[in-house]
Amino acid sequence: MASKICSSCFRASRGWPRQPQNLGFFATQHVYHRAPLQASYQASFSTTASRPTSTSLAELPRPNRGRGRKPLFFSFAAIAIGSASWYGLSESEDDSLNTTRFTPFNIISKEQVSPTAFILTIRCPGAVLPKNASKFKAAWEHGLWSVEMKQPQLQIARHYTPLPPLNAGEVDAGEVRFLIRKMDGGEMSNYLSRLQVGDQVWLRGPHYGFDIKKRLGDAQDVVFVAGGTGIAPALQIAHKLLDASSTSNTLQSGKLSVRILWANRKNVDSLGREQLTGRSKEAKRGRAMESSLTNQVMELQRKHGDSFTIDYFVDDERFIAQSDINAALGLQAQKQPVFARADKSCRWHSHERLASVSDEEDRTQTLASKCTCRPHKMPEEPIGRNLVCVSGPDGFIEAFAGSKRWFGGREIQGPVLGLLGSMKRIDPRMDDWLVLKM
Ligand SMILES: Cc1cc2nc3c(=O)[nH]c(=O)nc-3n(C[C@H](O)[C@H](O)[C@H](O)COP(=O)(O)OP(=O)(O)OC[C@H]3O[C@@H](n4cnc5c(N)ncnc54)[C@H](O)[C@@H]3O)c2cc1C
Repeated sequence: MASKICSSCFRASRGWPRQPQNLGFFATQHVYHRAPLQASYQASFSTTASRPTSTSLAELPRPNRGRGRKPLFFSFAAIAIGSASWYGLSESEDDSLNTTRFTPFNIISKEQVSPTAFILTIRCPGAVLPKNASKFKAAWEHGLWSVEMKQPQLQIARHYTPLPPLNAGEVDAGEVRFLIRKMDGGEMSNYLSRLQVGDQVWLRGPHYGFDIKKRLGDAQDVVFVAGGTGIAPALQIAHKLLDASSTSNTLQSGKLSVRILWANRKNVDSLGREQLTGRSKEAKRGRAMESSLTNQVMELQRKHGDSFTIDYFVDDERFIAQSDINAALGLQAQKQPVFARADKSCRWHSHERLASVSDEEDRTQTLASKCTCRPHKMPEEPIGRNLVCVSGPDGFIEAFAGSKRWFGGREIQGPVLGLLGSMKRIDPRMDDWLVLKM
């Protein structure tokens, strides 16, 4: 197993069996291809079958028009209403952000942060502001979340991950920011890149990700291995654990820490690098612009000091190596596993159970399922797991943690393979770390 993997890690991974039609392209580009996990429009895929590269609106459930004979008027009405909601264009009862239909938001700012990446800030129309603001608050309270955006002409949709708010006022104003990379030939990202301030985007969601606090339990450390725009979920977690923990009680008695290893193909995409680490000789070759994301990263570090760190990696200089991950996990220093052995059936802390869950399930299971790691007579050992999260394009995730799988119509985590998998096989201290693929 190669111990170094670049952010274009497809070169180091074992190819793209799930996307055979894209093989040539994927040798050089990053792209995520995770379809959302909504049973209503999900086909059933085996673990080896290729999966859809996008959410096609054509796959969405059609209104049931019935099979019996109906008066002409009702048929027309049904078709009109059905078509309108099909395209997500109808005046719905609830026009705020929701998981079943797309609702319009206005673009209020567009910030180009590198030659290929930009930050879109969108705001909901005034009439539905209070409802949207409360939905955004709930999503930020959960921590990890994304929304789908649609391309109305092609009727396709893709997931995008909101960047944490810069201040509380942003959430109250119904605003959300997204870091988006324009992919060569990418349908959705090119469409978004052409939109301007004043245009509308159509959103559906929120789609919740893992419940990070539940999975941490008594543990305190989160390490993110992030590729490209995979920085967004890493910042969401930093926001949830560090910003929120200063205002509310946390499960953790000690100090929470979020450490990010951020890989980019080019230095111009390494936002905040120069400001945080000083200008390196290499960095002079393509300096990243100052941006709201740069300021956000600097602010996190200013506020949280050692609890928040980012290490930058640029393909031209060097790739993330096993030694970098060892250092981030503190494996050199730590002698023994510190956490109680997880009960194999515990849905929050068992490595075995994690392989078969989807990230969206955590939301529905939060109340239903309790941690089962502590048998009655066990001494008071800490219970939980530190987290290694791998976020970014499919090939990036595959190289570090193995690919996700499709099973029974759901995208599940699948076994931990890749670089982290090989580390797990040889080092028992890795038992303290749950690997989450995002
Ligand atoms: C949970 C989640 C969160 C995400 N968050 C973000 C985010 O915050 N920011 C962000 O930028 N992205 C994010 N993504 C990725 C995003 O959803 C899209 O995958 C990405 O924007 C590319 O979509 P696209 O429609 O532009 O590209 P696509 O049209 O899907 O194409 C992708 C690439 O593949 C190439 N391609 C397509 N078909 C073929 C073919 N047949 N042969 C060869 N090449 C082909 C295209 O040229 C293109 O470059 C996220 C993904 C997920 C799953």
